[in-house]
Order: sequence, then C-alpha cells, then structure tokens
Amino acid sequence: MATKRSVGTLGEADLKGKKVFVRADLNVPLDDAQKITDDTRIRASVPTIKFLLEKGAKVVLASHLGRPKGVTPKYSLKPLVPRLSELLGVDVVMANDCIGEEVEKLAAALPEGGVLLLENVRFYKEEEKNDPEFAKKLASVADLYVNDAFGTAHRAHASTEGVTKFLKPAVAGFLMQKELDYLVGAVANPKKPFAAIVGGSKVSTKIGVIESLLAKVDILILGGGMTYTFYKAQGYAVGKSLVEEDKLELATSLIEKAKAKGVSLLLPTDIVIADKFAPDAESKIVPATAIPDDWMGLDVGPDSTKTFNEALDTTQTIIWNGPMGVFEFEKFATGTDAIAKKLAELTTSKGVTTIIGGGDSVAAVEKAGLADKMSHISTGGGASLELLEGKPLPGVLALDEA
Ligand SMILES: Nc1ncnc2c1ncn2[C@@H]1O[C@H](COP(=O)(O)OP(=O)(O)O)[C@@H](O)[C@H]1O
Ligand SMILES: O=C(OP(=O)(O)O)[C@H](O)COP(=O)(O)O
Repeated sequence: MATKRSVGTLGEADLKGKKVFVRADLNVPLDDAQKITDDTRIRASVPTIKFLLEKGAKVVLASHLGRPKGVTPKYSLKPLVPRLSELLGVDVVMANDCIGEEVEKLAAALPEGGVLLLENVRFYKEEEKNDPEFAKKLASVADLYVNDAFGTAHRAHASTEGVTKFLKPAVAGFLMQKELDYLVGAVANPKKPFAAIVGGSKVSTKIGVIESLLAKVDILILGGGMTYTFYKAQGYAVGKSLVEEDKLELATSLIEKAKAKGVSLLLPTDIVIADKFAPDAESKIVPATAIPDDWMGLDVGPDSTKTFNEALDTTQTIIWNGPMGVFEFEKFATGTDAIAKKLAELTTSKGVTTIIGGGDSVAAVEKAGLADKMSHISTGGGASLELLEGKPLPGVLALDEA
C-alpha cells in the first residue's frame, strides 16, 4: 500500500531562519459563540510547531475550518489565536487572508521563533480544486513545507497536495508520522474479530468507504446520520431525518454485499426522535420503522445500544468514526456516550484495541472524560477510514520519500 512508504520527517532539514509552511488540521468544533468546544486538534499540532520554533524557524501556519462556501466569518480561524498562543507560548500573529500582499508582508516581518496563522484556506474555492496557481501563491511566502494535517491527508487540496510542487523539502510533521505509524500497523494486521462503527453526518463522504470496509471487518455498526439513508433504502419512513437521496441505491447494494460477505451489518432498531433540531426539542423513542412525518432521528435508542454492546463484546479490534447522535445536545448524547463507555471498558478490562477517529467523535470521547482509556485517539476520521480501506492518502503521497 502506497501510504505505507516512509516519508521524510523533520530534523533532516536546516531550519534556522527558514520560513516553514506548516499545514495543520485545526478544524476544531466551535459553539454558537465561537468558543472552542474541543481543542484536541490544536494540542496535537503543537509538538511540530514548537520543534520548529525552537530550531529558530519562522512558522507560517495554515488550516481549513469547516466547509465554507466562500468567505464566511463563522468559519474564521481567528477564535483559535488565544488558545494557540497559550499552548505555543508565543503571540501568534493572525492574517486576514491566506494569500496576498498582507500575508507577504506579515511573513517577511516574522522573527525567528514567530508564528503567522493564515486565514481559512477554504475561503478560496481554489483550495479544494487543488488549483496550481493558488498553491503557488500559498507556497510563495515560505522556504519549505511540513504537512502535519493527518485529518486532511485524504484530501488532494492545494494546501495539502498542490503546494508540495512548489516547496522542497516537503516533509511530514510529528503528528502525521505518529498517526501513520500507529494506524498503518493496527489496520494492516488487526486482531480479529474486527468491528467498525460509522456514524456522524458526513454521509456522502463516508458511505463510499463502507464497501471497502466490508472486505476488512467482521462487524459493521452504522449509527448517527448514516442510519436514515439505509432506512429509506429499505422502504422505511424517515420523516425529516438526514438522508442522502442519491445514495439510496448504494445503501441497498451495501446491505446485500454485507450479507454475501458474511459481515454482520447492524443498524439501529430503535431511535430517539425530535420534533426540531434543537437542544430543547421534544423527544421520544420509537422503533426504527415508525418515525413520524415532521420528526427526525437524532440518536440511537436503548435497544440498539444493547445490541451494539453485545456485538462489540465479541471483538478484538474496533475502529469508531462518527457519533451515534447529535451528542452536542445533551438529550441526544446517550447513544454516543454509551459507545464511548463500552469502548473504554473493552480497552481497559479486555485489552481490545480501540481506535477513535474524527474531530467530533474525539470531542465526544473527550467530553465523556474517556480519551485516555482508548488505545489510540486519531485526529482524522475520514482519513483513518481511508487508510483502513487501503487507499493511498494524497497528502502523504505528495511528501518527499525518506
Ligand atoms: N442523526 C443525526 N442527524 C444529524 N446529525 C447527526 C446525527 N448524528 C450525528 N450527527 C452529527 O454528526 C456530526 C459529526 O459528524 P462527522 O463530522 O461525520 O464526524 P467526525 O467529525 O467524528 O468525523 C456531529 O456534529 C453530530 O451532531
Ligand atoms: O474534520 C475532518 O474530517 P473528519 O470529520 O472525517 O475527521 C477534517 O478536518 C477534514 O475535513 P473535511 O471532511 O471537510 O475535508
């Protein structure tokens, strides 16, 4: 698998006085008041940046946040500056853009040991299009490139892939290296039985991964927003629940493939429904087949949790990506908390290998105070699933070979 190749790492380059373009994944969850609700991804990016600063480098730091369409204040990286500054022990300078004259000036004025945080690279559509001109502009303010954004390594974007054509050396940061070391090992040769739990809201991204997962896992548990596309494909009424209409055929074929391959595919059998998408929504538990019109499924019910737990009791390796419900609302956090507790218990008492990936899944585990009970907390959900699929990660392939 191409992703297994060794990539160049830090320490091999002469860093003093050099401007280093660091692509991190600082895509952290923010609440309505723009307050960071989980800083795992920021903390995980600190060792690489600190190392560079201690070597006398000047760090130009780039990331995306969310999935903005154009410049959207809600997705600005500005709210991250105080926490970043605190963790790094330097006053991080924030640019209003990620390319252009102001960025050039601020980068040129950076002292050794200074950090310039660029504004959200996804404010430009050219980022996700991997536009070479845009990549060239990003690269123009630095001398070399470090990719520490494991969570975005499955995206061939300008700041993760295109930029490496213009900056050499292009090496992996410590977080990227740590994630690859752990996940490639755990995933290439998992202890069996092997279960994957997939939930969350990025249905169209993750449903495609399921087909390949069926070739690897013994048990596949689906929950969260993934559920309703499968329900609808089976002819159930799903009310106002999250559904990807153009994935219904795929969902049907996945159910059939799971059967043919002898994979135990578990969908929730009961659901916590809500009359609106809000923390104070009215809620009730209904069978999967009985979601009324105008209601939406926001969590898995207690019977489902019981079935999932029994299945997980038989496993040796579990990879979990995507919450079981809208855990940000207390009323709909029960199914997610139950999975977090079960995985912590299996890790500590039975030595099961548990890998949690994804910004929100990790946030849920942190919120439950169980992060240190898991075998590995990964900063990438989609990225760890694609690695598990055996797909090469473009952000890794673009780096220099060791
Ligand atoms: N039934 C559901 N309907 C809508 N959103 C959901 C549902 N279940 C979970 N979610 C949402 O999914 C989001 C996380 O999805 P995703 O980004 O795919 O996970 P991760 O960040 O762990 O990879 C959370 O914000 C959660 O509120
Ligand atoms: O949060 C992320 O992915 P994840 O939710 O799969 O962990 C990464 O920052 C990538 O974001 P994207 O899925 O919008 O490209």
